[in-house]
Amino acid sequence: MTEAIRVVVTGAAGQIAYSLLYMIARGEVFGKDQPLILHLLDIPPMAGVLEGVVMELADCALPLLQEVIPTTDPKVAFKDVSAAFLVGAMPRKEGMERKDLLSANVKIFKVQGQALNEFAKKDVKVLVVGNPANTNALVCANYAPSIPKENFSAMTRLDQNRATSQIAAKLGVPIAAVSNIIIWGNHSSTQYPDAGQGKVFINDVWKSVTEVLNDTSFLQGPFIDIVQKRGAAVIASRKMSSAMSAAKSACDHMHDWWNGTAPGKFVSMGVFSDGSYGTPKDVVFSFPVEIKNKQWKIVQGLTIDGFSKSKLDITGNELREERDEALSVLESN
Ligand SMILES: NC(=O)C1=CN([C@@H]2O[C@H](COP(=O)(O)OP(=O)(O)OC[C@H]3O[C@@H](n4cnc5c(N)ncnc54)[C@H](O)[C@@H]3O)[C@@H](O)[C@H]2O)C=CC1
Ligand SMILES: O=C(O)CCC(=O)C(=O)O
Repeated sequence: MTEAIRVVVTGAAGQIAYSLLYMIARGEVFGKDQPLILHLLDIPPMAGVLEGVVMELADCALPLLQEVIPTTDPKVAFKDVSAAFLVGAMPRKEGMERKDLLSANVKIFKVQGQALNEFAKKDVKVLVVGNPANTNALVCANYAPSIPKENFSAMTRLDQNRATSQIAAKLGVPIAAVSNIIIWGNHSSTQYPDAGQGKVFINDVWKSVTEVLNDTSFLQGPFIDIVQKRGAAVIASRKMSSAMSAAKSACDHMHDWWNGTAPGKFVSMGVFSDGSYGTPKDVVFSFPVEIKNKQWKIVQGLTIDGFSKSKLDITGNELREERDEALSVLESN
């Protein structure tokens, strides 16, 4: 039988984890024949809630789940893990921007970076979900120098899924008929959702979304606006931030990282920028990537027109500012 892998979920007593743990334990990320040992990290005041989550996981009677280890100690949580879902952080409330969480949340990612560095497997794949996700991923990687920077990523897959869903609805086609919609930059209201490389499967042929839709004013206006503000719209309506859709997207992200992308298909991930497309280096920037053998590669050679360039600059500048603010918070602590 295949040996079990250890997977940690932080913020395990929270609302995203409540959906995420079930999806992971059912085999939707690492495969239906991959046994799992789940490590559940939360903070001491949530230890009681965590016990309830452990009881429910047991009551699901999931065949792949060999063991569940609830803990409030990062040393235990990160020991020998092959994959890490870093969800645990303070969520924003109505009226806040995600970067308003920076000073509270970057400190968490410093501690977790240090723990990953010391205790995790060196090929661990780390997905940061907690906001501000891009800058938290940067901080986490910086405090884990023994793990390659390529192993740290931030989640913009929820934005990609939102954008894909908007395009499918506008075209009146099923979700699976839309591919290669890109999210550039920060998981924030400056992100640039771009359908310019998008493809739609119509009458047995893949065609260009922009040609089939033929509606530049929608693609450069309401489409971008809706996706950028979708998180805030969910908060305004639910009075809590997106959880089920965030959990599904975290699974999609890690699934594709683990299993690879189909030829010609790309997905968006926040990864360390190498300066591609004129973006700032040394920030975690969302790019279109292709994945093979668990390694992502930024898709090169895409056409960036003046409109797109100005959007990339805006979100890149915000990431630079966040990085500098995060560093000053960490230096003053
Ligand atoms: N990147 C993305 O697309 C998305 C990111 N998010 C972010 O995910 C994060 C979690 O969201 P929810 O689950 O809704 O929040 P939640 O408040 O329901 O759960 C967060 C959990 O994290 C725990 N936590 C806090 N500090 C911790 C630490 N140092 N170590 C371990 N656990 C810790 C809390 O006790 C709580 O149980 C938030 O920052 C939210 O903004 C949410 C949706 C989408
Ligand atoms: O918007 C937030 O701050 C929390 C949830 C989130 O990041 C999102 O829904 O995109």
